[in-house]
Amino acid sequence: TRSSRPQRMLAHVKRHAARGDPQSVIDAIDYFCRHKEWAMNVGDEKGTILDSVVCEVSPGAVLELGTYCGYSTMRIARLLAPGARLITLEFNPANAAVARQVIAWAGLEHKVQLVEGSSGDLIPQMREKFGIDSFDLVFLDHWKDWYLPDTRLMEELGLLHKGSVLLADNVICPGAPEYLAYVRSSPRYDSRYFKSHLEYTYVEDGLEKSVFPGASAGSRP
Ligand SMILES: O=C(NC/C=C/[C@H]1O[C@@H](n2cnc3cncnc32)[C@H](O)[C@@H]1O)c1cc([N+](=O)[O-])cc(O)c1O
Ligand SMILES: [Mg+2]
Repeated sequence: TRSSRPQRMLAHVKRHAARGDPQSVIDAIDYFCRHKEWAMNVGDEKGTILDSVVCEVSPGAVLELGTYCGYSTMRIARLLAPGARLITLEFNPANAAVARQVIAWAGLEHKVQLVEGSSGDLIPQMREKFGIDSFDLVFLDHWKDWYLPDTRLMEELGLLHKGSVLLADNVICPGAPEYLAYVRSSPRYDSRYFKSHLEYTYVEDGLEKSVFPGASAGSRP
C-alpha cells in the first residue's frame, strides 16, 4: 500500500538529517513541509515561540498532548535540563511509530516518554503509572475540541500547580474557541496570545500561553 505522509517525512529525515543532531532533524522536517508536503507540525515560526517558553519555564516535568510525528517533542526535549522529563501522548499507533523513529534519529529518546493512548484515558493515570505529581508545562496540540475538557481534567486531578504554564497551538487556525474563552475569562489563568502564522503558511495563527496562578485564585474571598 502507498506510504503515508508521516512515513514519507521520516524517510526524508533519514536521508537528510544527521543522527544524534536534533536541529538537523527539525530542519529536515521543516524543509520537507515547506518544499515537499505540508504537514501539521507546529513549524519553525511558532516553534521559536515554543522554544522561548520552554527556556523561560525551564520545566522539570512537561506533558505534550498530540505527538503526531514528534517535531514539537524534539523542540521541547532538546531544551530540557538533565533529569527533566517529557511525557507525550499519541493515540494513533502509526503516528506513534513514526514519532518514535524521528525522536530516536535525533538521539532524544532518553529524554522522552511517548505513551500510546488517548489523553482522556492517560491523564488520570499520570500519578500512579508515571509518578508525576504535577506538570510545570503542558503543550496542547491534539484535537482542538479536546483542549478544554483535558484542561479541566488536569485541574480537577491537581496536576497543575501555582505557576504551571499551558501553551496551546492553533488557537486561531483551526481554532479552539471554547478553550480560548475559558482561559481568557477564568480568574484562574493569566493568559497571553502570541501572534504568529499557521505552520509553513501566511495564514494567521498563534499560541496562547496561560499561567495557572493556583487553585486558590478565583475562589471566593
Ligand atoms: O488538527 C490538528 N491537530 C490535531 C493533532 C492530532 C494529533 O494528535 C493525536 N491526538 C489527537 N487527539 C488525541 C488525544 N490523545 C492522544 N493523541 C491525540 C492524533 O492522533 C494526531 O497525531 C492541526 C490542524 C492544523 N491545520 O492547519 O488543519 C494545524 C495544526 O497545527 C494542527 O495541530
Ligand atoms: Mg498544531
